[in-house]
Amino acid sequence: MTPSDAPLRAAVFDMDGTLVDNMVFHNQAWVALARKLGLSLTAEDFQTRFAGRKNEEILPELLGRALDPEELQRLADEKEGHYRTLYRPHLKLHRGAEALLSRLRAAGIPVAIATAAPEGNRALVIDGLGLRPVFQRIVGAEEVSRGKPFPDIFLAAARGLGVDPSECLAFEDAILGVMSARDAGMPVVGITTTTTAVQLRQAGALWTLPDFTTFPPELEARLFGAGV
Ligand SMILES: O=P(O)(O)OC[C@H]1O[C@@H](O)[C@H](O)[C@@H](O)[C@@H]1O
Repeated sequence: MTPSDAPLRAAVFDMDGTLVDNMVFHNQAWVALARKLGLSLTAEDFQTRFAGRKNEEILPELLGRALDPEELQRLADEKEGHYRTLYRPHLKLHRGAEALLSRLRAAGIPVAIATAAPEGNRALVIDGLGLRPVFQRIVGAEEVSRGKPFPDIFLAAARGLGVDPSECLAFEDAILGVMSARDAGMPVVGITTTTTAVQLRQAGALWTLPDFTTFPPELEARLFGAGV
């Protein structure tokens, strides 16, 4: 069996922009914070430079200087509070995600989340959608010292599931997130909610899909076996 048709035994999902199509609200909150601080940040700039990274890494780069922990927490809380207010009325799983999660569960395939989101944001999405029991492992920003694009968070998710990373299928929407999963050794599906298929493939995605409603036959076979 060649690596490209080897079975996949687990799935690791990014949260924001992948399980939920919410990056436009993160984007708006970051652009608003930057404006308030007298800095310029375009939505596109945010998407390529910052999306998927930890706030502890985004803020010093945005401000161009080191921040003490108190200032960092205050600015992160301000941005996240604004984001949650913007996104809360729109909370819902991305197209096809509910059916895919059910299929994975029925097939006995363990699933994890690897997200840069702090706990308040995870609670909004994961508890708000009743998903906490669905995932065997949820890895958040605070569990790794190096955020995406480093592979640490996807490696932690694979470890938590007890599955070799090469046997975990990763789903990601952000360029830096795709790089993180790829460098963890996972085959990656790029979800094109926020970034083009071309950019996600350049970052290392093997497949790109707009949502979870359809799968390439190769992925069907590797995840669910022939004839499923
Ligand atoms: O895409 P992920 O890893 O779920 O994380 C998205 C995160 O991206 C960051 O850029 C935001 O500041 C966080 O607030 C957000 O949660």
